[in-house]
Amino acid sequence: MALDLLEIKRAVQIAKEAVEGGVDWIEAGTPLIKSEGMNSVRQLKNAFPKNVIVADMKTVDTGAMEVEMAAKAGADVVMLLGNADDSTIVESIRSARKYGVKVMIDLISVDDPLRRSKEMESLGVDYINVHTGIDQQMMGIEPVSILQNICREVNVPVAVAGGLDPRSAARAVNAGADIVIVGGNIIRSDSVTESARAIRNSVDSPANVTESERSRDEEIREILMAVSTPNISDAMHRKGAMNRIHSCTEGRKMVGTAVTVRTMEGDWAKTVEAIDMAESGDVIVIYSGSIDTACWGGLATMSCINKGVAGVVVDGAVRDIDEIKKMSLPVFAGNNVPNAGDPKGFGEINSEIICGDQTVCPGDYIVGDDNGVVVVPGKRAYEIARRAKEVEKTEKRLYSEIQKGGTLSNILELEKWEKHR
Ligand SMILES: O=C([C@H](O)CO)[C@H](O)[C@H](O)COP(=O)(O)O
Repeated sequence: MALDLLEIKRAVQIAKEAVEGGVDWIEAGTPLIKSEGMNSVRQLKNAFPKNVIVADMKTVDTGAMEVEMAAKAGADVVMLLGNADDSTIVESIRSARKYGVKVMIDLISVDDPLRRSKEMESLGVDYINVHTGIDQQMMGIEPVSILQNICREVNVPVAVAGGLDPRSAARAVNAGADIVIVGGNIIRSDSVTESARAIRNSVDSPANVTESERSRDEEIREILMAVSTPNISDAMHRKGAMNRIHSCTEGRKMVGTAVTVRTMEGDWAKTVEAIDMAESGDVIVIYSGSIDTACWGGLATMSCINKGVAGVVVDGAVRDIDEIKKMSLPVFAGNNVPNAGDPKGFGEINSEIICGDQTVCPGDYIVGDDNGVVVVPGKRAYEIARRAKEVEKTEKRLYSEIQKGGTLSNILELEKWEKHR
């Protein structure tokens, strides 16, 4: 298990819970080492003398010195980058032999992982790690597809890392992995022990794990449905949230792809015509130009339900809110009023619009909940969904630590990390 955290106290606690779930190797992740230095390795070895401690140094130069540092702090395995020069690898191995530790090579961002694996084997490394980094994972890159060839062609034990969950861990074992390294899906879980156990079971009995095929769109929708709009906004570096728009149908979550409408002053022709153009799973996003005259109401809402539309967002006013609340469609708007405009036919359907001060293009993913509405650009939807999931995992873990009696600032050692002190 990889401890990609910033605080050593939390890392030790999480490692304890993970070991209870069946984890046997414990990795001081690179962020932890950068934050706490070799002290993180030292404290992990003190707390877990019988477990293998991996120091994920991601060393790229001065290998002998970094291996010595990690070994003296208590590491059993030291991770170097495969992109390091051969001279660094060779010196690291010499140092590792001297201090009685093993060298693992991380193939993250290596151009030709198979060729480099063979080169590493011939230089005498102890382990190879087929790894896609956290940022790469968010772009849909995963490590298991390149694993099989490497496992076939080299004789040193092969580890695998990169966003593994119980399903992909089983796939990795089936592809020949000897060591499975898991970070986020254990350490950011609200129940570390159970998550570790689920991975352990998959690794021990990979044949019992079933696979299900999903399209990218289905995967995006499933993730966006599971996370909150604050998670998504955090994942977008606090961007994407619509201003002024709130839920008119509290408790209803909405995820769908945008069909956009620009109309004027309560003119409801285009807004209603858009319902016929929309497909199941779309969200109709309307800029109406008036918060005093409704361009949307109960009849339009019911029509949407018949078409399988996922929701409606109106930068403007809606009416019949009492009727709408009785129906199942999530509706978000800037205002509720009794009066509607006329169907004059001004405006456009499916052009780029501004809604709640955010640019919305047809096909963008629109997510709404009781916090408000966020726009996820279609081209980055998978990446943002994956990053939002990571935000959600971190928050769940923090909730569970606060439930045990902590406070947010002491758990995060907030003062230490203030920007201006
Ligand atoms: O090595 C890692 C990453 O580069 C940050 O240091 C992770 O420990 C490794 O990827 C495992 O974590 P997950 O990908 O979250 O499973």
